[in-house]
Amino acid sequence: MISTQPDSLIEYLIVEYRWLIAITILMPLSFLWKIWSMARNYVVFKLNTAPGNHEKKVKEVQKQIKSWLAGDRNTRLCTARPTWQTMSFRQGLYKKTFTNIRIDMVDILEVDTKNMTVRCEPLVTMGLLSKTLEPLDLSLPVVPELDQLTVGGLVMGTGVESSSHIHGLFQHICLEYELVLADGSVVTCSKDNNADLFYAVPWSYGTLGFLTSVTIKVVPAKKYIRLEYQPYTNMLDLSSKFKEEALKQDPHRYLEALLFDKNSGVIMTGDMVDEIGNDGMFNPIGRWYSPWFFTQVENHLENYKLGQKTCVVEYIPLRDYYHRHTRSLFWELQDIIPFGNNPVFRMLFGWMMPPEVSLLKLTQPEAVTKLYNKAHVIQDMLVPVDVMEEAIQLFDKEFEVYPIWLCPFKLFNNPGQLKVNSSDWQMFVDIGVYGVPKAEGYETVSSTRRIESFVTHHRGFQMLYADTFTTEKEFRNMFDHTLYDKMRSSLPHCKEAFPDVYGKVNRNVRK
Ligand SMILES: NC(=O)C1=CN([C@@H]2O[C@H](COP(=O)(O)OP(=O)(O)OC[C@H]3O[C@@H](n4cnc5c(N)ncnc54)[C@H](OP(=O)(O)O)[C@@H]3O)[C@@H](O)[C@H]2O)C=CC1
Ligand SMILES: CC(C)=CCC[C@@H](C)[C@H]1CC[C@H]2C3=C(CC[C@]12C)[C@@]1(C)CC[C@H](O)C[C@@H]1CC3
Repeated sequence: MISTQPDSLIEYLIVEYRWLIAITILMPLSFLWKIWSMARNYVVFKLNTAPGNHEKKVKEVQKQIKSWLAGDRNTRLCTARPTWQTMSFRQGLYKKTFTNIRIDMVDILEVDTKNMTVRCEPLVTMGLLSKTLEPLDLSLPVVPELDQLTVGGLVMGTGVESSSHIHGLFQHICLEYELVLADGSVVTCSKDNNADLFYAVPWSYGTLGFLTSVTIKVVPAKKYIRLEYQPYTNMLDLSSKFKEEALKQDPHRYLEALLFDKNSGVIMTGDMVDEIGNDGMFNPIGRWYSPWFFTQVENHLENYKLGQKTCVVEYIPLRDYYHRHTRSLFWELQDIIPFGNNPVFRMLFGWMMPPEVSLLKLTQPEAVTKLYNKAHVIQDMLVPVDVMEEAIQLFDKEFEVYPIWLCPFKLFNNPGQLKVNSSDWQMFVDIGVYGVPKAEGYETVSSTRRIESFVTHHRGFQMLYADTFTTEKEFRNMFDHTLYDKMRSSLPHCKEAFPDVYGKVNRNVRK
């Protein structure tokens, strides 16, 4: 096993007692931040000033770009959102040297119940959207779980969730983008208008232009999710059931699995319902006193191992389900606040949980960064579902981190950076690994590089909010750059204004 021991007593204290800062400072601050943003949104909402202000805000973005155009242009451009505020794991060093373009656009502009769309500015979060759409009995078809994820980040990066085996990635539910390009012009694009740009924007990480609004599909929603937990203690059975559920003609609306070791895990299938049936219990998993979701899932597995019921049904309020991994940041919070799931702690302080990711990033001590570099994995690898078992075995050998998140998704054969082996769509699975590796011989760079090479070999992809250790050549091999390069060459001033994606996501430009 690798050594996770800090190098000095000070480092040891900083790492071991990070929870002290987290509960005395970060949690109260996070709570105040939530209150402030709720109040701010409420006022904007009641005054309904947002749609009227949008054009003014777009003009403000254009003005900043035009002033860069008029200058000596010896710096490139990126958004001014401070890196500590983002959900991307690392801090982008380029923010310090590039010209920062302020895009203070946090509003939902329009909910169009006739055309079933919502138009949003890029800083609208998943938490705000699910909350705004709920009273209208609407929802996004794909709601990436962490409620601080933004529309802009999910479009320019990517988003995946347990309904993605039906609807695809976040980009697949987007109908139109409005962008300000490097020449200061405003364009809109959709599959029928500026289609090349429309398909090149996802995964472009802000290197084609600045996003100022997005029109997204909405679907009817019901009050609860009826969730079935099906535990397995044999990987072959689990993976064949998982594939069967993902690929069947009329699948459950939600599907994900958590693995707790290389042989066992729980498959969860869900559907929307309006009423609580009598085949299961009501479980409001989002309440402050409720145990962390992944621990509840693990309990179902433990009970199964003890010979209890094979399949358990629960009824979960819609938003509690959507944001089920938020309160524990998947399972990352257990490393920061080890007693965070203790019933007494939950009862007394659970309402302040979780501390904001942004504040955790802002206050992350150097000793913690060192430890994360040496002995922590945060990776999502997207591979065709047929190689899922093989991938899990390799992840176990290289990382041995559990739980593992399995989330299937349909990858449509659209133009762009992601290519599939089929004329229509191909089923993929996101294998999410977050935690401390226990594998013999783990070494961050070489172990991750072996996984990256497996992923590329099987024509899969790596999510880029985390670390990539690929070389530029390997990166260009993983992602098809044909359309993207064509767009960068044809859009005026684009290459001058923005680096290419690799220039923004490689390890050397991120700390
Ligand atoms: N379930 C899921 O799918 C999850 C997804 N994620 C990942 O987290 C990231 C999203 O985090 P979030 O904090 O929302 O986004 P970030 O602020 O991290 O932005 C991600 C990228 O998008 C670019 N970007 C964001 N807004 C704009 C805009 N208006 N115009 C141009 N470029 C823009 C940023 O450019 P710049 O560098 O110039 O600021 C950056 O390169 C994504 O990469 C996503 O894949 C993370 C957890 C879960
Ligand atoms: C479901 C998908 C596709 C991804 C989930 C990713 C999350 C587990 C990570 C996204 C941002 C990450 C950060 C941390 C933990 C893992 C994530 C939540 C930290 C809180 C870990 C502790 C550090 O000090 C700060 C990190 C900020 C980002």
